[in-house]
Amino acid sequence: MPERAPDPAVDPEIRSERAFLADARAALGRMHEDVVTTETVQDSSEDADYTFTNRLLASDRQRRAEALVDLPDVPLFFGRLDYPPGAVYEADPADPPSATRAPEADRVYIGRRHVHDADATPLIVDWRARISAAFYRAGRDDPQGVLLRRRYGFSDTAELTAYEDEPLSAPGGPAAESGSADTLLAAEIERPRTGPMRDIVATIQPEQDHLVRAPLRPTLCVQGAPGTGKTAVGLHRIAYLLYTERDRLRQDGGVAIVGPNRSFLSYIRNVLPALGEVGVRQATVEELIDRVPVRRDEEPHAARVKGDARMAEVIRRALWAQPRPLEETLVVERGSRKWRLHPEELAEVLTELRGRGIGYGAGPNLLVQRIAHLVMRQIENAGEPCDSGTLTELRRNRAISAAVRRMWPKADPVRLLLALLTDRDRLARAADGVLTAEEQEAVLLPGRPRGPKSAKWSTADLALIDEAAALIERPATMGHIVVDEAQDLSPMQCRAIGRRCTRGSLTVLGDIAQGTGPWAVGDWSSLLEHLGQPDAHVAVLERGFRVPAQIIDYAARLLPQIAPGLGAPTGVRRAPGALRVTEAARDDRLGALALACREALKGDGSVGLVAADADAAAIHERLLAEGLEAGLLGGAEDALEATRLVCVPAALAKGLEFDSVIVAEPARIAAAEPRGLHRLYVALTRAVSGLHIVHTDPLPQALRDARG
Ligand SMILES: Nc1ncnc2c1ncn2[C@@H]1O[C@H](COP(=O)(O)OP(=O)(O)OP(=O)(O)O)[C@@H](O)[C@H]1O
Repeated sequence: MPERAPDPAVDPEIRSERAFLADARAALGRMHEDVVTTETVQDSSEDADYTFTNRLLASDRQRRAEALVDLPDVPLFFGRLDYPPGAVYEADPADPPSATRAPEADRVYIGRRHVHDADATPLIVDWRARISAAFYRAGRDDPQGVLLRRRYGFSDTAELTAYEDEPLSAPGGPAAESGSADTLLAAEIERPRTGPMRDIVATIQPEQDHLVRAPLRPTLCVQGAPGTGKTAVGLHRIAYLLYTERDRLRQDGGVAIVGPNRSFLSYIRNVLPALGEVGVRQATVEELIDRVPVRRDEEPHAARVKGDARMAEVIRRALWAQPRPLEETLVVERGSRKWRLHPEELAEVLTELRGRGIGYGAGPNLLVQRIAHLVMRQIENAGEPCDSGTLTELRRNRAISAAVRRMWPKADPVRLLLALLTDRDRLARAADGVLTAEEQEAVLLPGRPRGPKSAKWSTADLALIDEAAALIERPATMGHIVVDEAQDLSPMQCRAIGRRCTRGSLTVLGDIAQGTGPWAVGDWSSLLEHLGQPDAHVAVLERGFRVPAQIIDYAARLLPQIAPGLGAPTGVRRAPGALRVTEAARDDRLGALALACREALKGDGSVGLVAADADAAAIHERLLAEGLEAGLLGGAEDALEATRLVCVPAALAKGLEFDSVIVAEPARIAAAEPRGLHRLYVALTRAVSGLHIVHTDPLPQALRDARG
């Protein structure tokens, strides 16, 4: 295979590529300088338009300047496509051959951002540009006009050290022997992990590229086995969409990625900035909809009911039970005269407004308007002069305002939920025929909170409050939201996310087999309905990049039990000795775990010890007592970076990965919750190089008699 690892100091090809890299770095430096020194529009008149324009220009300039910063440890380009001469650049006899326009081929260098020289001639093309797609998709069966694909190897300090050529078609002759991208891909995947997730821009695979570059609409849902690159696809897709649709997305409210918890968001936080995208909101679903602080874990049965979409109807009824007609006649005094509106007339207005599908919050204004009109008509019918001032005056009339306050009480979402979840009678009225008596009892708030501040709200309550808030006033929407680990969202959370995307679209990422929440589903259709995206395109990723085949095959033994409809995932690589199972003596479980950690630490990269939530803290203590430097996930935000060894409560393992993983006592993880086997499946699929299972209790049936 035409891979080369020559002595970089002497290989002329490497010397010339290094020289080109140096030129490109210098050109990027000039581009950065140009942006930084560009003046914004100046105007001394303090005209608001100018100030606004200036602010916009300044923030745009800052964003562009940030995107053009040359990060010393990030290679400027990672690949090259060679086309026949003249296929890309117009032949110009006056223009001498250059690195990009060599006599034998037009060369397109592909990198994380676009770089051009002083004449605006492109030196490096952004990986998101249309022409770059061939770098990820072209193959010998479909060369897309490409003669040769070159991939580069770099040292940790971004020094170009190697290249690998893959001839796709030979001009005028049979295709040359194909090389393979597998070596660089494997090297990239197996590079020891330290710290947060990295971008995969140099090695995006064809099936991933099709999803990254899928159009903004329709909504895309990616079902993928562990380690197939769903998170990576979602992040690169954001960068791609911002490249192709930046203005539209900005006008529509921007872009966000929603992840399952803070540890996960901390893990992925560097990927988008490394791709030059710094303005993307990264939030948990709770952060997206928080109106009150969460101070309580919900009891599982209550969480189940509160997450159910039926709660939307209960809340709708509770809110819309508030507008009531007056029982007495409304008397409006104007000068010496009195005008009367009878209860039936007022009731009619109320019914008409309720039937119009307006937001609750718009009601009072519209009601004032209607009542003022009715009174004005009476005045006109009595032959008194009226003009536009009359209507304005009536709209401010105290009697009318007081009547409207009683007919259409102001609603506050938090107070509404507090009243609904603390008052059995009120709840019974709103939930009649929707929730059983037992379910109604389950959703009541604990204690006797006196006000919204003293109530102990849970995560599940947040989605209910958000539902009420949205009935009162529609929330601000966003241009695009990427939702990761979506299989765990409750229907009520889905509704909360979906209503923030009514004009935009979503990218929904997840794995049915990793569903651990009480609402986990067997397929994506109902979840997509709750997100308001029933017509989403569902794509499947099956090739696992993270987990060696031995480990994924082992974990997949759980699939017939936990996700019978799903096909078994495949691992793209095997790693000898990747799987170990140790049965420890009952009185030495913690000692055996400490020993497993010491052994794992002899290798490179990160080590994660995943244990049942209830056991993680005690194991962490023991590791510290044994003199091991270990962090505990869930406390400090930088726990994943502070130490090589981290204890991970199983509930926080989702989406993470470590070079070596030790899973403590699988049976306890499985027994800890109703969907414990799904949780165990997550824990078993976090390893890049090695998985060591340490147990004293018998393993779950499907995992018995297995050795790596
Ligand atoms: N094309 C690729 N090139 C290099 N690395 C890749 C590629 N695709 C995925 N990876 C790596 O594989 C690992 C798993 O990717 P990722 O976390 O995106 O998978 P996932 O499908 O979201 O997994 P999970 O379901 O377990 O959360 C990451 O380290 C990622 O960088």
